[in-house]
Amino acid sequence: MNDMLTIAMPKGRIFEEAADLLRDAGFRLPAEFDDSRKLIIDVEEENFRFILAKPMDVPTYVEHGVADLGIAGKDVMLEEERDVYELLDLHISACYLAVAGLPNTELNEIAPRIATKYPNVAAAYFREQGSQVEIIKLNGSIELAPIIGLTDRIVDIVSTGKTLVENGLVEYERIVDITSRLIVNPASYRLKDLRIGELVARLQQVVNTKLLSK
Ligand SMILES: Nc1ncnc2c1ncn2[C@@H]1O[C@H](COP(=O)(O)OP(=O)(O)OP(=O)(O)O)[C@@H](O)[C@H]1O
Ligand SMILES: O=P(O)(O)OC[C@H]1O[C@H](OP(=O)(O)OP(=O)(O)O)[C@H](O)[C@@H]1O
Repeated sequence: MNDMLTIAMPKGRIFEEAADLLRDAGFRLPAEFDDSRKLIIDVEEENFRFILAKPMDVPTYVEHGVADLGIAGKDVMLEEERDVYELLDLHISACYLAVAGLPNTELNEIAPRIATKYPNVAAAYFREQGSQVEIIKLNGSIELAPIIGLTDRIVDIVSTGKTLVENGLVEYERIVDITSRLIVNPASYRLKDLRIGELVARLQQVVNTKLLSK
């Protein structure tokens, strides 16, 4: 029952909300957890091993089974399409993916260019729309692309909308709502079902309580 669980945690903005959720579910995480530079943190009291990974890499560790579980944004899940199961919508780090660009510009030229950190999601979206586009992959500061004339549009995360506004861009289409998910390696799910089932039940309860109090 008390098998060790290895959990891939995304460094960056999801981390804090995910750690709070685990603490709210009664798991004792040491203070060192929050500001350590260590990439692997063992929490003996809970028999957890945490791997601190780049958000986009979390499903890779879980697919390969070096992590049993992971926390990843739905954006990352859609982009990476890894062979993992999604167990729970944690309802944290809410945002959405959208098409944005300079105001009052038409997309009527042949193969307009789209900058994004999500080339697979963007390509699938425009394919479904029947539009032929050229995707240019960037790794951050995507909003720069239309301003300096690299692309006609971007596909990027919007949360408050502040980055778009401050850079003089407008949203054209909303593609999909995003929240973070608890994911599991399929073999771990079979082998460690009791322990994982208990963790999911505790997290589900915290998520439900939070949703009800909103
Ligand atoms: N502005 C935002 N507000 C809320 N959630 C966001 C926002 N931007 C991204 N997210 C969510 O948080 C996840 C992690 O975002 P974060 O910015 O920490 O990672 P990243 O951009 O991949 O990091 P890095 O800069 O290290 O490449 C995203 O995959 C998405 O689900
Ligand atoms: O709608 P907002 O609340 O302004 O948030 C959206 C911004 O947040 C993310 O960028 P991030 O801060 O991760 O920086 P990046 O450009 O390095 O991806 C995203 O790529 C947008 O640029």
